[in-house]
Amino acid sequence: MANIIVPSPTIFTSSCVLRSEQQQLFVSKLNAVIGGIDSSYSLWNSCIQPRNNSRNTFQLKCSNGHPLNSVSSHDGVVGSSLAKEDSKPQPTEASYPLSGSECIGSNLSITVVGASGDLAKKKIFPALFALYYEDWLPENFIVYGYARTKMTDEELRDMISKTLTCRIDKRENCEDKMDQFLKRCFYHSGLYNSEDDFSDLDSKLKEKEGGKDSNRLFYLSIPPNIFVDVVKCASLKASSRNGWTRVIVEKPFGRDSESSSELTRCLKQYLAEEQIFRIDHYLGKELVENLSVLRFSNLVFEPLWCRNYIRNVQLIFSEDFGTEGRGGYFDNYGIIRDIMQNHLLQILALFAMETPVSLDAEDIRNEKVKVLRSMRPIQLEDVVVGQYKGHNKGGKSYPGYTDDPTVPKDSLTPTFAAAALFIDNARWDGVPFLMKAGKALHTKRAEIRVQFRHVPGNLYKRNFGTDLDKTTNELVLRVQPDEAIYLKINNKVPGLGMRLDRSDLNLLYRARYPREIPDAYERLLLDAIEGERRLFIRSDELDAAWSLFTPLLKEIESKKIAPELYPYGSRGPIGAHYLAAKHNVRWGDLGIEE
Ligand SMILES: NC(=O)C1=CN([C@@H]2O[C@H](COP(=O)(O)OP(=O)(O)OC[C@H]3O[C@@H](n4cnc5c(N)ncnc54)[C@H](OP(=O)(O)O)[C@@H]3O)[C@@H](O)[C@H]2O)C=CC1
Ligand SMILES: O=C1O[C@H](COP(=O)(O)O)[C@@H](O)[C@H](O)[C@H]1O
Repeated sequence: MANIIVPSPTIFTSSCVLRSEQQQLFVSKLNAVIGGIDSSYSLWNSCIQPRNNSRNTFQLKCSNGHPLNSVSSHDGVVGSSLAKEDSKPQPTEASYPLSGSECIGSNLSITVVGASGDLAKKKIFPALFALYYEDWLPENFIVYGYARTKMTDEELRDMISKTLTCRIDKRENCEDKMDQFLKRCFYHSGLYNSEDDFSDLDSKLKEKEGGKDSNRLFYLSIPPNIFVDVVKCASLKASSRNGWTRVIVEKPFGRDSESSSELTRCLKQYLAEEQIFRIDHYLGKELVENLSVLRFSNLVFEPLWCRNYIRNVQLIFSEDFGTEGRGGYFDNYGIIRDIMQNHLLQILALFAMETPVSLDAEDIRNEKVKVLRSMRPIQLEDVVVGQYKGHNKGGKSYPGYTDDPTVPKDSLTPTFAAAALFIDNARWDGVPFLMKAGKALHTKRAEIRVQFRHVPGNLYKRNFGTDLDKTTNELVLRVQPDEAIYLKINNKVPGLGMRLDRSDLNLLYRARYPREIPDAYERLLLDAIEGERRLFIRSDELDAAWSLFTPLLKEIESKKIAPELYPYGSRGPIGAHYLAAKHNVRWGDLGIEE
């Protein structure tokens, strides 16, 4: 690719000027009025910017880019208690030039820290390009890659260009768009704990920002042991001067309650809670986003969402590949920390929370914390752990977990787990929430399954034979692959007799919605840019999640519980079926063949 030199002033041309505070007030009020209305004009950080896109956002934004009620009482409490402890000024998200200045909302610098890594290449740069491609990014944005690896801007562009893809329906101008996007990507090599290197980054950012005030977003796509170093250097040396500075933090957020609290404590020395965007990419998946819509906007579901009608809920995650390439990381965490404590528990909290006061981030997160704190401590006897072993199938041999050279031969780390969880509140008393997560299984899929109770005194029960369990309704949200929502119902087989069968009312996304579904990272990056915190994990949510799992993890580790071995590519340990049977549950995914 040719060397592309972009003079910085052309990157940051001013797009909107706020004339007076009155005008901002008007924008703010207008925002409040139009709320979630689909409009071809999006009010973004107080600028009236024509955008090709409209986002049916739930959020009301005020004129400085904050959601109207974005700073929660929770944040306030944390901030004030810290202030007392440390008696030094606590970080806040930003101060904004509110009048007479150029609109900072149209200037954004994104720094991907760990740009040379797997996640950055696979997910973050492609998501940023997709946002650019669909006109979601502010007019004046730049992307900086930062890592230790020595690379030129051109080499970074070359590296990321390999993973960029275009939306299927608009391939025509794809090459142009890619070139334009790549022109805005730059690279700076530096150490993660060097304030000088971050100062140099700051100088380069400023140069490319063309001397204009700009908001800054840092994405920490790095191993967790260097999170704090980076946050320290970035916040001290490369924060935005007049706009906001936000940091997206990747998981894992610690490996138990103590390490997680310590991480939070360290991050909060440099950042306010409102600047920290803890990402759980499952919350950005389309079907997970839709969970609340399905429940709260459909009368056929909302009243049924409780112990009176729901017999059990199943949260299932499976991958048909092992830890190949990530064994070193994985062995220190295991499947419970990797998938259950975060992705599946987050889905559970969204599923089971009480109706939030509003769709505001803090109202939703308040309800999630409440339901997490109502959960019963997980008992070891309600958990099954497994580990995959090598297997030969169709003339091909698949390695066992401990065959990975980065994994100790005697590792007891679970690559599979199933657990029964309970919520001790009025809505869910006695309803088992079953989780199952595993690597190297027979299929790749993530699902939420809701099994309903029997119809009392069912008139047709003699038509079903003896197994009434097979006749209950089941609602399935297939998160991936091939997103779908289907409801298993009992139906009369057409004909003169009275034969019933189980059929699906099926909403297959690819049939109903021809548009490609955005990747979870696109949604979450855009939310972070827009200051929408609904899909990010607040620190008290994180504490509640760890409180639930830490005692169990400690017990498994201290008792050196041996995982049940299962062959690579199988359905996992038999123990998972005994666990389900103990709670009178049948896994809903049993019939699925791959
Ligand atoms: N990969 C994935 O699918 C997922 C990853 N994550 C999380 O995202 C983050 C990034 O993941 P991923 O990209 O896979 O990670 P990588 O292991 O690829 O690390 C990213 C970059 O960090 C630097 N790095 C790696 N190890 C060290 C080290 N020990 N000390 C200092 N720097 C190091 C390297 O850059 P350089 O040497 O150039 O400085 C590397 O390119 C992690 O927190 C991970 O847990 C979360 C979900 C999925
Ligand atoms: O967070 C993680 O998620 C991936 C699975 O993500 P998906 O979006 O591809 O389903 C998992 O492979 C990885 O182990 C885990 O850290």
